[in-house]
Amino acid sequence: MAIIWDPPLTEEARSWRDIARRLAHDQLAPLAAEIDRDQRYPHENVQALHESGIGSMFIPKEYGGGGASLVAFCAVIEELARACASTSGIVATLQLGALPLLRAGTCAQKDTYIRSIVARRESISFALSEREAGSDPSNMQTLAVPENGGWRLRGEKRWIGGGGECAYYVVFAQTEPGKGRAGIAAFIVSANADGVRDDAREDKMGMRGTVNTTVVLDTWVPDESMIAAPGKALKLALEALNVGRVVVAAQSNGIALAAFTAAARRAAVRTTFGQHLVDHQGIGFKLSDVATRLSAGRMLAYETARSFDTGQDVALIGAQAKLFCSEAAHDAVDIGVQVFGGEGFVKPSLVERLYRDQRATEIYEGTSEIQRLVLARAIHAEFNNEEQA
Ligand SMILES: CC(C)(COP(=O)(O)OP(=O)(O)OC[C@H]1O[C@@H](n2cnc3c(N)ncnc32)[C@H](O)[C@@H]1OP(=O)(O)O)[C@@H](O)C(=O)NCCC(=O)NCCSC(=O)CCS(=O)O
Repeated sequence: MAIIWDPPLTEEARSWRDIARRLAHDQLAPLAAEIDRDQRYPHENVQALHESGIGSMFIPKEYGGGGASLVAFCAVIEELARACASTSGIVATLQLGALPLLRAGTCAQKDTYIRSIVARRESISFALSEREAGSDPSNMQTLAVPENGGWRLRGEKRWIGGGGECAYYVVFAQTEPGKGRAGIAAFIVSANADGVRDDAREDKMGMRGTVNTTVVLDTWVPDESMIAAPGKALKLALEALNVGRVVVAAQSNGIALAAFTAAARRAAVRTTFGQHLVDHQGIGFKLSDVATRLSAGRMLAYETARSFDTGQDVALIGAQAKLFCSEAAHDAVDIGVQVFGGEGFVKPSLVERLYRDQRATEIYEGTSEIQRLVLARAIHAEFNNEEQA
């Protein structure tokens, strides 16, 4: 019996996880340190992801994808994150960008864009955040103004995952300044269109194999590019993020598994003061806490994914999964560095990289504070309604 709980997977999820495990071992792990050091987008990994089917596993089979369940997707993300968190982030970005179109696109839009990204191994990036509208997207300043039977999109989107490497953006924009979420619409925009430019790539502390850019827009799109009408798009973005947050929970678990495994291996063989590190209570008890939270986090993430696959709303349980797993991963990487001591503090070191990569999981796709805000509002609504009933 292993110390960390292992999810019982269906045949479908197990076969996807096996593909990811092989890819992680053969391709991702050997390159991970170099990609991080050079802050390089790993095109060879992306190619391997597409060749293995993982690059489009979340796209329904009717559009040429793998038709995978969210459980299978999470199993893959976890496996990839253990070897190279950045590459797991690239796969998560591929999925997040396609979700609004899959959920709300017309048949014609899906036929055009979803089929194209599968056939040409392209991707769509999710362009929601702005400098002053990350946690509070209803405050976005990018405008969509009617022009010549279409829309002129003007503004700047910030920290866009996959920016400069994608074929399309799903751009969320305000059609009526001052109207807040009631005016926000969503459009699909070609990355090569006139007036679409990706600015400087961010220089990041972690997840350095992923790209995040500012996307500068002053471009015209036809009416048929609208994915969600004014008033419908913020909800659509949040629905996509509900799925994204479960994926980040799985990614956090993958990072935590890598840190825990490395630390436990070292603590079980390294001796100080005549004892293995793990037999010193200060270390053994900490590793026990990490193992316990890791088992709990995996149960939470897999059960949330299973709930989604069976058609349940995962807005709240997904927020809990992201919050719990990302913060549990924070502790796991912290203890990982501590167990390795000086060797964990200098480069190149696996735990040093994990320590930096992990931090993003508490920030992107909704910070821990946003998850707590979502949960606090839900507690208020549920128990205030009970009071009034
Ligand atoms: C803070 C928020 C949860 C909510 O903000 P608001 O107070 O502005 O809006 P609400 O009135 O609560 O909700 C508006 C509307 O949406 C519906 N809603 C709310 N939450 C959800 C949900 N989780 N799922 C589905 N629908 C939801 C709500 O019922 C309302 O509907 P009606 O209009 O009444 O019909 C929200 O602003 C929030 O989550 N903020 C965080 C945003 C975020 O995660 N940003 C990260 C950016 S994306 C990213 O990081 C990707 C980077 S990448 O790699 O490219």
